[in-house]
Amino acid sequence: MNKKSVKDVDLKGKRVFCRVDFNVPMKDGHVTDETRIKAALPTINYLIDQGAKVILASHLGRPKGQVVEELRLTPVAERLSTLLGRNVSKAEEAYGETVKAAVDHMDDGDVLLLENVRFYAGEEKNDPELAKAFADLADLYVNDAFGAAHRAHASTEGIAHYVPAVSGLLMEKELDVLGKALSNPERPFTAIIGGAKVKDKIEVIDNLLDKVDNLIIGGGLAFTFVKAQGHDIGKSLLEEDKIELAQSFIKKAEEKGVKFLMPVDAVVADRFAEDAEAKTVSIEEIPSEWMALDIGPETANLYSDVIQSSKLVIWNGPMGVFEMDKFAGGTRAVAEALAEANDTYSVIGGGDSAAAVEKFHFADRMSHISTGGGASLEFMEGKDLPGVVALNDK
Ligand SMILES: Nc1ncnc2c1ncn2[C@@H]1O[C@H](COP(=O)(O)OP(=O)(O)O)[C@@H](O)[C@H]1O
Ligand SMILES: O=C(OP(=O)(O)O)[C@H](O)COP(=O)(O)O
Repeated sequence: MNKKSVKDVDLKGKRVFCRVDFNVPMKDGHVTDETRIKAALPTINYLIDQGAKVILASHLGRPKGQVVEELRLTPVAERLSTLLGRNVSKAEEAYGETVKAAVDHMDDGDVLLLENVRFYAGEEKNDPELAKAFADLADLYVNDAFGAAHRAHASTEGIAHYVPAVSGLLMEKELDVLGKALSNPERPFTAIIGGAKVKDKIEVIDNLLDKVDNLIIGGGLAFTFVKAQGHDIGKSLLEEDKIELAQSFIKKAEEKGVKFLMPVDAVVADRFAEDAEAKTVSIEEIPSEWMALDIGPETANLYSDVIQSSKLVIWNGPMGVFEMDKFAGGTRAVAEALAEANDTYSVIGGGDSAAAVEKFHFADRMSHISTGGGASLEFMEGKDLPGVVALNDK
C-alpha cells in the first residue's frame, strides 16, 4: 500500500485520534458479536505499547444525527476494557471542551472512547467544522475503520485534511488480503450477496457482473429481484424503485454469460417474529399476507453446489434473518458449504455475515473474514475508498 501506516510514524506521547469500526451487533444493551472489537485490538495495543494517548472514535448504528440512548458506545467500552485488560474511559460526547479536558488528563498509554460520532449531523455530511473539532483533539489521525472506509464522513475522511493521517494495522491487512485475492481472481469466481441494505448493495451488483462467473442473491435483497421477475412477494422486503434496475441486472447477467442465481423457494412467516408461524413455499407461491425471511432448502442446496465448485467466493450479507432460529437455515447452509469447500478461497464481508459465521462456529474454516461489508464490496468493485484516499502517501 502506498499510504503511511502507524508503523511509519513516531507515536510516543502523541494524542492519536483513532477511528475504529465498533458498529457491532447489540441486543438489550449487550454486544452480541465482538469480531470488530477484536479486529481493532492489534492497532490499539500497538498504540498503547508505543506510548500514545489513544482516543478512539466510532459510529454505532444509524442514529441520523441525534442522540439515541440505545446507540451509546458505553457497552462497547466495557467489552473493550475486558478484551484489553485495562481501563477504557468513556466520554459522553465526541468533541468539545469536556472531551478536550479529558484528553488533557490522559497519560501515555491511556485509552478513551468517544461517544457515537453519528449523534452529530455533521458526521455523515462530512462537515469541515466537525472534522476540525475532531482534529483539534489530536496530533495524529489513524484510520483503522476498514468497515466504514467507503464512507466520506467527518471522522473517516474529513479529519484527515486537518492533521497528519495514517492507516491502522487492520486497515492495512484488509486492503492487502482483499487486493491479493482480487488482483488475479481464481475461477470460477462467485459472489453471494444478501442482507437487508438493499439500496447500498444493489448498485454493487452492476459492477460485480463484470467480474464474476456466478452471482448468488439471497437475504432481504433477493425479493426485489423475485418481484422483478413478476412474482408476488407478499410483505417481503422490497425496494420498489429498484425493480427496473434489478430487471436490467438479470438481463446483463444473461448477456455476459454470468450465472445469476435467485431463490427457488423461501421460508415465509406470518409476521416478523421468532414465534411467527412459518412454512416453506416455492418462490411463485409466497402468500400475499406473508413475508419471506429465509431462502428455502432447495435454494440452499443449489447455492451450496455452486459454492463447492468455485475457487473464489466472496460472501456479503446473510441469506435470511439468521438471528431467529426459524430463519437461520439458509445462512447456516451457505456457511457450511463454504467451510467444507477446501479448495475454495472464501472471503466473508460485513458485520452481520461475520457474526453469522461466528454464531455457527465456522469462522476458523473461512479463508478471510473481512470486517467490512459495503467497504469490501466497493473495494472489490474497484472503487476508491474515501477513508483510504484521504490518508498521507508514503
Ligand atoms: N429476508 C429478509 N428479510 C428481512 N431482513 C433480512 C432478510 N434476510 C436477511 N435479513 C437481515 O439482514 C441483516 C443483515 O443485513 P446487512 O447489514 O445488509 O448485512 P451485512 O452486515 O452482513 O453487510 C440481518 O440482520 C438479517 O436479519
Ligand atoms: O456495518 C457496516 O457496514 P456493513 O454492514 O456493510 O459491514 C459499517 O460499520 C458501515 O456502516 P453503515 O453502512 O451504517 O455506514
